[in-house]
Amino acid sequence: MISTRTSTFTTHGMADMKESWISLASHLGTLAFCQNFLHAVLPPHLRSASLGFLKRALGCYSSYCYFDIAEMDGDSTNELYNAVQLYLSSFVSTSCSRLSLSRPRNSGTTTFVLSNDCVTDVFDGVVVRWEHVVTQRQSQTSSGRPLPDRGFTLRIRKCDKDLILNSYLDYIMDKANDICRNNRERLIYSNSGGWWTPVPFKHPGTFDTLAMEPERKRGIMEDLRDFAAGQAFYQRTGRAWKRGYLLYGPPGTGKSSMIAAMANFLGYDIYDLELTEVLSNSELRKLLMKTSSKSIIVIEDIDCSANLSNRSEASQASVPQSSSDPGTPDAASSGKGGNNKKITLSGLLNFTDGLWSCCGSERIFVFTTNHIEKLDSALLRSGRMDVHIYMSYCSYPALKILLQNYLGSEAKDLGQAAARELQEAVEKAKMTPADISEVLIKNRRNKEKAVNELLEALKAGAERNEKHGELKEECELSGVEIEEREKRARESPKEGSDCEDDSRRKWMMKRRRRQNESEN
Ligand SMILES: Nc1ncnc2c1ncn2[C@@H]1O[C@H](COP(=O)(O)OP(=O)(O)OP(=O)(O)O)[C@@H](O)[C@H]1O
Ligand SMILES: [Mg+2]
Repeated sequence: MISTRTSTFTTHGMADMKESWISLASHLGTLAFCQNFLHAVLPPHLRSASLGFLKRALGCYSSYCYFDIAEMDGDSTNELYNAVQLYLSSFVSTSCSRLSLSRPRNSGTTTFVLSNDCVTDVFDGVVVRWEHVVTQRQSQTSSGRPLPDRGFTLRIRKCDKDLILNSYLDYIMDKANDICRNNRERLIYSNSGGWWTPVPFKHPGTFDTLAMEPERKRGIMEDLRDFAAGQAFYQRTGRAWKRGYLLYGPPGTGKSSMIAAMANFLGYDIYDLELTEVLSNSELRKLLMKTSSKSIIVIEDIDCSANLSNRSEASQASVPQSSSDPGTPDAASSGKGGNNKKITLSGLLNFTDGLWSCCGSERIFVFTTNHIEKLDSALLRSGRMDVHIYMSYCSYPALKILLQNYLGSEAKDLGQAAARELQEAVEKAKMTPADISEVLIKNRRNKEKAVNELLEALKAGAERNEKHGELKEECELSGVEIEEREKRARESPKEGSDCEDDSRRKWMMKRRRRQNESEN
C-alpha cells in the first residue's frame, strides 16, 4: 500500500540555495505554528484531518513528493515493503553505516537491511532517496511488548512521479523476486498420478565445474543470459518467451550435469517430466499448466521415455477418418479424436511449441538423448528445439576442468611432459567425463597416483579404440570378401550350399580373428 505524503520542504534549485533555506525555514515555522495553533483550538477528532490539509497545502510549493510504504497493510504484510527491503539490501551494504543483519529461512546468505537510515538510488538517470523509519507503536502485543511500526519513505521529484510509479516500483518487485529465488532453495519437481511433487534441489553442479570447452560453455551461458533478460525482445517479436535445448551424446558426458548447471545459473526450478507416468495428452497439458514460470522443464532420454510414434502414424492409428485433420496438433490433443487417450508425439510438440506452451512464460525445455538418430524428424526440425548441444567424449580442455575439480591442480602443475602425454592420450581415448571422474575421485588424495592411473586408463582406451578401428576395417574388408564368395556361390550352387548365412559368417570371422590375437 502506498500513500502520498506532501512535503514541508521548498527548494528552488541549486542556483539559489540561500533562498531555498530561508523558504524552508519559513515553511517549517509556519507548519509548527499552525500545528500548535490547531492543537490548541481544535477538538482531537478534527486535528489530524486539518493537519493533513495543511500539509497538502504547503506541499503545493515543494518540488518533491513522498511515498510511505508501511510494513503492515492492515493485518497483512505489505509485499512492496518486503520487496523494497530485499532490493535495497542488495546494495546498501557498501553505502550505509548502520544496517540490520538477518538470514532468511532456507537461505545460505546473510541479508543486510537498512535500519533508520537513508540511501539514494538511481533509476533511469533519476535520483531517488529511500529512508527507513522505525517508530514505536502505541498498541501492545499480547506479550505486553510494543511492536515498532516500520516503513520506507521514498522521496522523488514531482516531475519523475510517472516514471517512478510506472516503472521503478515494478523493477523493484522483479529484482526482489530474483533475489528471493536466488536466496531460497531450488526445487525439483517430479510427476506422478498427474501431480507434481517438489523436493529440494541440492545439485552443486555449475558451469564452472562442468567439463566442457570453455568457449562452448561461454556461448551457452550467454544464450541463457539473453533468454532470461529477453522479455522485451520476445514481446516485440511476438514469440512465446521460452527456449528449447536438445542435449545429445553418449552416456556419462554430462547432459544431466548441464541441466543442473543451467538451473543453478539462472536460479530456476526444475520440472523433471517422466513421460511414462503421463497417461494422455490432456494430462500432459494439465501438468504443463501447473508449472511455474522461470523454470526448466526436462524430459530425459526422450528416445526411450515413451513410445512416441510418428505424428502421422499416431494420428492414423487413433483418430477416425471422419474427424478433423488428424495431422494437426490441435486435433491430436483436443480430445475430439481418440488420440487424447494416450500420449503422442503430436501432444508433446503441442506441449513444447504449440499454443499451450504459452500458458506460462520464461520457461526452458530441455530434452536429452543418447541417440539423436532415433528421434523423429518432427522433433529435430528447425525452430522446434532452438539449440542442439552435442555432449562429447572428454577433450583436453574438458579434462583440465576435471583435474581442477578433483585434484585441485592445473594441468601445467603436472609438468610439461605429463601434460603433453595426457593431451595426446585423451584425444584418442574417447573416454567420457564420467569414466575419467571415477579414476580421479578414487585417487584424489594422491595426485601423482591419480595422474598415473588416468594416463594408464587413457592409453588403454586409446589402444582399445585403435584395435576396434582396425577390427571394423577388417570386418568391412571381409564383407567384401564375403560378397565375392557369395557371388561365386551363386555361380556354383555346390559351394553355395555349404555357406552359412551372411551375419553368422561375419561373426565367425570376427571370432577367429580374436582367437588369433589372443594366441599371439
Ligand atoms: N561434462 C561433465 N562435467 C563434469 N562432470 C561430468 C561431466 N560428464 C559427466 N560427469 C560426471 O559423471 C556423472 C554422470 O554424468 P551425467 O549424469 O551428467 O551424464 P549424462 O550425459 O546425463 O548420462 P546419461 O546419458 O546416462 O544420462 C556426473 O555425476 C558427473 O560427476
Ligand atoms: Mg543423464
